[in-house]
Amino acid sequence: MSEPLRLDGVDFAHDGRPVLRGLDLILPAGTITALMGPSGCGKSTLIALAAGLLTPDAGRVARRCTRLGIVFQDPALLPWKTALGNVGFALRGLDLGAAERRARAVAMLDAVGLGPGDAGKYPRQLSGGMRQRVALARALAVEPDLLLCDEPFAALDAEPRRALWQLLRDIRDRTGLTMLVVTHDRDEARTEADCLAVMADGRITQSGQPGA
Ligand SMILES: Nc1ncnc2c1ncn2[C@@H]1O[C@H](COP(=O)(O)OP(=O)(O)OP(=O)(O)O)[C@@H](O)[C@H]1O
Repeated sequence: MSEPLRLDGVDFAHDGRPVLRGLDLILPAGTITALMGPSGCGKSTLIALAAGLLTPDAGRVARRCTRLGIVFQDPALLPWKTALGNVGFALRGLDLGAAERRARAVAMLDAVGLGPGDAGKYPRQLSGGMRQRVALARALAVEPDLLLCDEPFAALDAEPRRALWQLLRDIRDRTGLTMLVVTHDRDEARTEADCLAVMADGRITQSGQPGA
């Protein structure tokens, strides 16, 4: 089975300071991998390399996907657009009519727990957790086959986090979506993900089933 994402021997330095050193990672198709590691170890850097936003100094990043979804640590919403407008904007690259774009955006916002009352609000009118939900809806709306999430639920309480993990797993079951999700919560990684990858010293030091 092909791997939607594979990093082989990746080195990367920020301003001459090595962050990743010979990092290897494989995401098997249709699996959810939780990525853990101490603050500053390079998880966001890995996500940026995996997304093609940074280029490795050495080694290789191979992506085999048709549509890539990314949820950044900061939701990075367009402040002049409503929640609905933000999700709809991400759909403009797809071959969809305006009505279909709108319907898909409404449905995705509803799936992440934002109803009609919230869909019309601007980012400044939403809580941090609601903004993260919009960012997730925006990434999912394009129906990605590879989804990279950098602490997507950091601003949410335990119960909504569980509900959103359930949503991700349902989508994975339905579509075969492959995911890499950065989390600081070991229990969450154990219970929600299929695989766990732990980073330290610029590489993946442990990977496998979370319970193993
Ligand atoms: N744009 C940048 N320019 C210079 N250094 C950077 C840049 N981005 C990150 N770094 C540095 O690279 C290292 C890894 O940062 P990164 O954000 O990838 O870590 P992280 O594991 O995601 O951290 P956290 O869990 O706190 O989000 C840190 O020392 C950070 O200061």
